[in-house]
Amino acid sequence: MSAQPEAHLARAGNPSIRRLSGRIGAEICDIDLAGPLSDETVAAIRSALLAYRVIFFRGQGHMTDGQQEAFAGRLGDLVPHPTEKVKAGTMGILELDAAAGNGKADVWHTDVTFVDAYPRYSVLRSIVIPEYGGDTMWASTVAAYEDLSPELKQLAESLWAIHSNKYDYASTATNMTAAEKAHYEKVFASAQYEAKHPVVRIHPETGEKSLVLGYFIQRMAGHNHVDSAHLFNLLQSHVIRPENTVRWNWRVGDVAIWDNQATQHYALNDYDGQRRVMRRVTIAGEVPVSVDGRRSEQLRKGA
Ligand SMILES: O=C(O)CCC(=O)C(=O)O
Ligand SMILES: [Fe+2]
Repeated sequence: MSAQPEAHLARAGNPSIRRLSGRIGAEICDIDLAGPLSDETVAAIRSALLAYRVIFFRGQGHMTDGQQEAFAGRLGDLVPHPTEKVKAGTMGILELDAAAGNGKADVWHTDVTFVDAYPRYSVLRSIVIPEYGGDTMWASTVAAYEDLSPELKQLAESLWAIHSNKYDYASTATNMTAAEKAHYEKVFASAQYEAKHPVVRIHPETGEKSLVLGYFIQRMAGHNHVDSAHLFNLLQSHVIRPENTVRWNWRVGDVAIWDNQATQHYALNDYDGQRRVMRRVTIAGEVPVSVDGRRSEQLRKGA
């Protein structure tokens, strides 16, 4: 990892940075994300994001929806979710509320990979946190690629996958309640999106290679469902190796920002139906490019 984030942070008036694990994750202290932020501070946040892939800020409980959007807007253009409703009175906040049936994300995924230019960053703020449980985990898909043997790297680089919001929830590990199924069918998958991505993409900012997998994948292009599942599990198992992950225990008012081009995440559903509410904004991304320069394609868009 480069020494750049520390240099940037020093120029930004020395907010401190605390790494959380060897391959992913850092906490940045002493920044008020709701306040006016200098260009140096924003540059420091960006370089920490590229170096550590997910960064955390405690103590931002005073932040309003508008301030969350204004802060996220410093990182790029906000992009609303293609099917979920924007929270009333906001430009692009998605409220994730387990009780409303849309808060569960207990599968490993990268956000919105069923569109070609899926988001570059996500900014997530905790509003209500259960007394216990409800942590979130992130995994580095760059470290996962780097873990592969030369033969598996070559295999991964040759594969493309079809991602869809109409995933087969009956076959995933998650158990949906009736409310969650209703929300899933009426809202989340109300219009079908399908995108074809290379399994290995080149990171547009760092040039690193990363695996593009996660639970929106329906199948590997050109392979039947059985082979697709084997290929998916083989590569996905490298993403979620414990060494490639970091786990965050939320307090109210925390903010997490992740590089959605280099990570997957998983919200643990172990809080026994207690209330848990989060608010997320996403920032527009670029169409992925494969190792041989081909771009992802949108196969289906909302019909
Ligand atoms: O609720 C969480 O911790 C994460 C939910 C999620 O997948 C997201 O915000 O993209
Ligand atoms: Fe997510």
